[in-house]
Amino acid sequence: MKILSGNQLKEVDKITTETQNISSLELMEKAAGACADWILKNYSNKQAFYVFCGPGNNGGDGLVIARILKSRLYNVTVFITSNIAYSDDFEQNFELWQRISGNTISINNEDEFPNLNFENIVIIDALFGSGINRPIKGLAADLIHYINAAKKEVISIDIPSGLYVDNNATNLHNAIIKSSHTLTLELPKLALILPENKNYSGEMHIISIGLDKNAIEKQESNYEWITEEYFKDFLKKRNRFSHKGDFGHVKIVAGSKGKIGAAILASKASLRIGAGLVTAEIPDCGYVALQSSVPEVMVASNGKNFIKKRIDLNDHFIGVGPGIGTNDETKTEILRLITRTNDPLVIDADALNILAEKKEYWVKIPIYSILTPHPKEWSRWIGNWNNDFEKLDRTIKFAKQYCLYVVIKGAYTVTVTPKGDLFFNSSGNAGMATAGSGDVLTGIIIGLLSQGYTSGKASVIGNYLHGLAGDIAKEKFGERSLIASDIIDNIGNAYESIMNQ
Ligand SMILES: NC(=O)C1=CN([C@@H]2O[C@H](COP(=O)(O)OP(=O)(O)OC[C@H]3O[C@@H](n4cnc5c(N)ncnc54)[C@H](OP(=O)(O)O)[C@@H]3O)[C@@H](O)[C@H]2O)[C@@H](O)CC1
Ligand SMILES: [K+]
Repeated sequence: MKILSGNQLKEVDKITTETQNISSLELMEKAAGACADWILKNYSNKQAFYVFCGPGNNGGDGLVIARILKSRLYNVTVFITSNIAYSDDFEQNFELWQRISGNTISINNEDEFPNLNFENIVIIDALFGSGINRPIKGLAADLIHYINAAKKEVISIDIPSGLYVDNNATNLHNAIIKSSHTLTLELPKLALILPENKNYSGEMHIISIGLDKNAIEKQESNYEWITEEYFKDFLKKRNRFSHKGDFGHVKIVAGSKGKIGAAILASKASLRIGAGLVTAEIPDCGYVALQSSVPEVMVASNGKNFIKKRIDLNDHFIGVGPGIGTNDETKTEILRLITRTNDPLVIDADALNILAEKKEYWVKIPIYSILTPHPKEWSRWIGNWNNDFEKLDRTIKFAKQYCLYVVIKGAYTVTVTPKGDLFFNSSGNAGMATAGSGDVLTGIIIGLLSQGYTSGKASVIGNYLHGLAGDIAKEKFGERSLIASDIIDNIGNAYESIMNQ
């Protein structure tokens, strides 16, 4: 699913009204109706809903929601900010709101801000949506501060008011609503999935409103939102005559004294994702632990407490880095490994830290290799960034220059390709921010490469399955108790849930 800019959304909006032969007012009714359904499902009528409406179509959405909630006997008050002009669809919905004697308070100055000190207030933020083109100032900005300061439950319609849909580098960050939930229409907005806006977005819910799919696909965008539909048809099926040799031999180069668990997690994940054979090349100190915890994995020993000998390549698909440490001898072997093969590697954790310091080796990394840093590790490669756009821009340049894939881990892990496309992963949850989760991802991605997926597909599918396995695990253990082994244990369920749909 594409991620679009504000102007592109407007265009799709227009094409949808034409192809479906409906008016923009009808489209608004549909969109806001879907938001109202979500609210009705998630909140009882014991709460008082304060709906803040701006002058454009976002405000129009707010009025439709207010009308639907009122018709279901919810307690609703609408607040309108004074403005020179209101959009046509706003005006028409305001008339409907007045016709049902909806409770309306207009706000012309700061003294008219309502008292928000009641426990049961839920705020619906329909001040501004995808139409803003400059930072919010004046009375509207004061109102946004006031709402944020009240620390109430806030449901934003489409996008937290004040946030631009994509690049917020030039925005003022003190006049943006801090939402609890954002009900975003049809497609995720880039700003909602970038970590820099985490204080505003709250939990994002994508509300389907039936926009024209062809019109969306026709828009040019190098941002893609990855859901199952994107890759379901690429998942390889196994035939009865398959042999383990058909699914490749993975080599996990991992572990050091005290961090053998990383090797265990990565190699087990490779097996669970379907690699035919897995060998863990680890220091001797982990031999017994690995053999007894995953008997299906073969062990090749390297060094006593850390990797220090020539790594055996032997046509394996190699995932390197989890728990290896940055001992000098390990460094030497990792740098040597990079120069000894032309096959794509998955490079993670300390292998990334080792390479970060050796810029002259970057050109030697086999093309189409996959780097899987978390943001801190990645900043060691491209330097600190001022905002997420700068981070993505520099990563695109890097990926193009070295012909590598970069998977930046986070709430919405993004895969940056050598062509400069960005694939944002939609699955996963906060419980996965736990020790060993990244080691599991390394094992998953290299295990997909070994089964014949390209680097791009292995990254995108791997991230999605990793997140989905985590989501299934969350149902069983809850976010707080989820551990990395639970992700591995649910890889099979993740596959099944996609195949059974
Ligand atoms: N996508 C879809 O398919 C659908 C989208 N829908 C909804 O439409 C929303 C987009 O609506 P929109 O285009 O009318 O813009 P919106 O965000 O309400 O704001 C525009 C108003 O704000 C004003 N304004 C702008 N910047 C400002 C500033 N800094 N400070 C102060 N004022 C500022 C601007 O005034 P002007 O720039 O002319 O001065 C204008 O009056 C979208 O988010 C979704 O909720 C659904 O209803 C149907 C399906
Ligand atoms: K809004």
